[in-house]
Amino acid sequence: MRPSLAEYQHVHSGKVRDLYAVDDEHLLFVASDRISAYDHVLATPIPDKGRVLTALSGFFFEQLGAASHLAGPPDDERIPAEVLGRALVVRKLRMVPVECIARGYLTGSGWADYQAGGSVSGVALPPGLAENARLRPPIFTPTTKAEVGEHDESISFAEVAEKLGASLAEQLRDATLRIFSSASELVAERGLTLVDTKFEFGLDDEGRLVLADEALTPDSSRYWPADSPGTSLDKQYVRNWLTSPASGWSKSGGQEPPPLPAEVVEATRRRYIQLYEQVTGLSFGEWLPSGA
Ligand SMILES: C[C@H](c1ccccc1)n1cc(-c2ncnc(N)c2C#N)cn1
Repeated sequence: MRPSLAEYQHVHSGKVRDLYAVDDEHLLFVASDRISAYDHVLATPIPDKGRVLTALSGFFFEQLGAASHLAGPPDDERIPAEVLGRALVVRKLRMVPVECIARGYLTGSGWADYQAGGSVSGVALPPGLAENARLRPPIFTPTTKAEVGEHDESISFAEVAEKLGASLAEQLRDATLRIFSSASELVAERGLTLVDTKFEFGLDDEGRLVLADEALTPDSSRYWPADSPGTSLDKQYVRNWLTSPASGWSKSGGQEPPPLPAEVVEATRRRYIQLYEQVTGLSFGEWLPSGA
């Protein structure tokens, strides 16, 4: 008999994820169907988004072979029925207070930083690079972990070393770039480009570095179709509608975005499922049913 979610102490809620205490050594990492865009959590959930992102994390935790916080199978008996398929039991770690970002292409905030100063998180880049330019080799561009409502701020490797010590900083950089490169090769074989990703790491009781949080999901990573650089795979429908006259909303208006039309919700749901099936080669229909 599975426990109910109410039996677990709620620990933390992010924009789209929730964390509960299972016992002294384990947490329940729950992915919701909430979606954020333009720094807003939208009023309309995307059915199956939480299940897709959980299935993707589980896939990469298994495929990449890196030490991870995963502490049980997707159908672990400790997972309550109402979140089965969109939750994982994970080991409780001492979380490292740095967002570990790897970039294989110059886009997003990295492009903005480069335009402003010719570097990203203290990594100097050659002049004259265009937006979406490939970065060979990929670069480590860490940020702080901002408080709720704030934005993460770029920090240099030297600042990470000053904050955490040179040894841990080097381990974070090496692990970030190694896992990013492995994942990039894996998805490239499936017609996708892994553009950038954000990893979170923790330390276990023996002081070993362990991959935590979610792994290579579209919430923590950018993916492009290999033949269409710059095309967001998951949120394009949402962003296009929100910035179209049809929504009646303005990014700069200070208003909450309006609810999404059903066709935008369904198209986005299908995009998430398509990404999962393209990355894994598996049918999403085989993934654990939601118990809700
Ligand atoms: C930021 C993130 C978060 C996740 C879900 C919802 C809100 C925030 N978070 C992860 C931990 C964490 N702490 C200890 N051990 C762990 N294995 C993890 C993980 N993952 C604490 N916060």
